[in-house]
Amino acid sequence: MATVSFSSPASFAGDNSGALTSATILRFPPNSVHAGERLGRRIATDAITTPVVNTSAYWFSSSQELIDFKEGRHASFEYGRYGNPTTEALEKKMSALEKAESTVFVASGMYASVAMLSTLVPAGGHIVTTTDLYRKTRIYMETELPKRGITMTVIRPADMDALQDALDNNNVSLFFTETPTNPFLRCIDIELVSNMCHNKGALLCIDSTFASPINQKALTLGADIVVHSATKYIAGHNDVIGGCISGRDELVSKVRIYHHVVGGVLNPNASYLILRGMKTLHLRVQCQNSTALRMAQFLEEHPKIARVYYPGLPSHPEHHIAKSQMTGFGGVVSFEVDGDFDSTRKFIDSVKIPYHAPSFGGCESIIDQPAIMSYWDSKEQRDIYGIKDNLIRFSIGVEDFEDLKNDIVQALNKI
Ligand SMILES: O=C(O)CSc1nc(-c2cccc(Cl)c2)no1
Ligand SMILES: Cc1ncc(COP(=O)(O)O)c(C=O)c1O
Repeated sequence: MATVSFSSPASFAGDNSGALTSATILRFPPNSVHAGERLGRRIATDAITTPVVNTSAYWFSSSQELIDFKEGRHASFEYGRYGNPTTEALEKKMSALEKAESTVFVASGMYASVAMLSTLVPAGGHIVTTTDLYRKTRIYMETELPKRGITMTVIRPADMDALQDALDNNNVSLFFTETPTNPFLRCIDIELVSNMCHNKGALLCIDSTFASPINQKALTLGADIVVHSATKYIAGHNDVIGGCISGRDELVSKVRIYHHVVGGVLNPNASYLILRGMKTLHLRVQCQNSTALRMAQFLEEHPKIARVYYPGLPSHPEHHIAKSQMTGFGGVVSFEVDGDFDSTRKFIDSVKIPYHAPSFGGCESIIDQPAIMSYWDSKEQRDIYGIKDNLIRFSIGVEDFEDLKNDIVQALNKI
């Protein structure tokens, strides 16, 4: 067996460092750089939790092992941008939840949508999307896709005739929509639109962030790809940003190849936070479903509330669709105060429990006025997309319903 003289930092102080076999080096390197750590290979622990593997690269014991890795005979990772054991555990968990063949986890929900669009829509392609959409997603589509010659038809969420017309008159590569949508919580019939798209050779991608994988399994309803902002319900603690793309391996592997080059990598520490959050996802979402439905029902009866948008209410335009494809209606309730811009601001400034902040889906309730939070820079965009001055988005956390209701009542009494 090869022997190697191994000088450790200590030897520069005149200690004897002696010759050691490579086996000895692998087991007991005599210095601060390697001592105790060359056991890292397939380190097996009895820890209940998945370890955070903080590494940028993976090593190989020989060139043959590297060749075996390259040719798929030896399982490992090679480089941090191409994969990580902590993140792989997270991807397997999400695949199980979404009943997907494959999932790739990435740095944010926006990057997930961008990676999906960049991979699955060819240059010169045509996509369909909806009027109600997270604003940054729309901005990306409007500003970046044209640079690749990609054109777009925008339809109202319930306008299936417009979708069919777009499919009949364009070579549509992809229909991309949220369901429920941000911020009006409109619901798209996933099974129906998947059949419409597939009849014309188009893919269907659902951004299922507002549903979470607990309330809705878009792939089982016919979607080809589902994306999530893991920042929201999935991680669920307002402490990490992440995103994921799930679907059949034929498609996700294309996104993964793009991702390995472009590098919107999810840090393994973030992967751990999301893994940890997902362990209570079903408990948190069930609680949020229940509290949000009660809150929506309460708000709908309140004299100072003009309108409530919540898929769980019979008054919602797609309540029948939501009931058919969701097992719960989520924790976000959007509503319009019966007042103007300033009275809506005063209401927001009077609540005590919800944070006045962006984001949603976490343990802490969050409330915002999209006219300010998301659309402050453009009155024109507000008018185009119906973002009224008195619209509120209320992301209900896991607090007690009565506490939240009493807080909303006292704030409404202030206007
Ligand atoms: O990223 C932005 O431009 C705004 S951040 C943003 N917050 C929400 C949002 C959605 C539902 C409920 C709540 Cl309280 C907030 N949607 O986008
Ligand atoms: C429906 C939807 N998709 C995607 C995103 C973007 O996710 P992220 O903030 O993790 O990039 C958001 C952000 O609010 C969202 O509401």
